[in-house]
Amino acid sequence: MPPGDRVALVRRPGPRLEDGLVTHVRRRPVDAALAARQHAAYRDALARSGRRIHEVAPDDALPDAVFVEDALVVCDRLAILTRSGAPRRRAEVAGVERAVAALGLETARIEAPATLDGGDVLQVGATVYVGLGGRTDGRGAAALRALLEPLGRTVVPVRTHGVLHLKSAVTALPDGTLIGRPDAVDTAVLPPVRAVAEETGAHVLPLGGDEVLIGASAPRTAADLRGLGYRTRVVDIGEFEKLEGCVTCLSVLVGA
Ligand SMILES: CN(C)C(=N)NCCC[C@H](N)C(=O)O
Repeated sequence: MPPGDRVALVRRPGPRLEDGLVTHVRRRPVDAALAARQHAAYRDALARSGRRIHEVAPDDALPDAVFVEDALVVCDRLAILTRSGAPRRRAEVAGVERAVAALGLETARIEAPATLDGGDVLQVGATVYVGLGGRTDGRGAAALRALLEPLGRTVVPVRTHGVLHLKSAVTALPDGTLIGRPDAVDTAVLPPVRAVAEETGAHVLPLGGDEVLIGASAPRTAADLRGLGYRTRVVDIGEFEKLEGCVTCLSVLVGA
């Protein structure tokens, strides 16, 4: 990957998407054709924000593979292949590993018995918050710390309650302000969390500069963010939200 290259790693959804895992929401039917169109619009939004789209080869046997963020954490030029707390999702890593190799990143992996999902890893400047909940355990957080401290990062474990991942509850604005649902995380170890108007408003993906990507299901939060001076790029990812996905889960951004 040449210096200055800004990449978005994505993985297209397959026909079995509706078999994706649900933990904290009621299962609802998923329209695979609509999901494919929504994913195309999501890729287009990332491309328009100046990212080169790098695709992991899809795998139709893995319904949750589209949530590519959970299989990979990238910090500087280090790509960490995760070991999901959901055993069924562990096979996703093989395809992601091939895609990462093509980018020429250095790789490391979370080894058994530790578990860690990328959705639990929130990087804010030199601080890396790691959610401890249903998918990521203390060993996973410790393994991440061992890999990231040499890169100058401070890893802070955060207990989560009643949510799938840390980033289901809290994400960060471009200036590092945390936004989301303070009720779902151990706020004692976090800086203040700005509460959002809608549950899905907890999820923003900074795209560079003052621009953030946000789901169409959070119009009031998007308006609040515009009031704060941010530019919002809005995408409808409703079919993925039915499976507890959000704007962060569908990509991994590599490069500044
Ligand atoms: C921040 N979030 C929420 C994520 N990174 N991942 C969502 C994964 C959803 C999938 N159905 C599952 O249950 O694993």
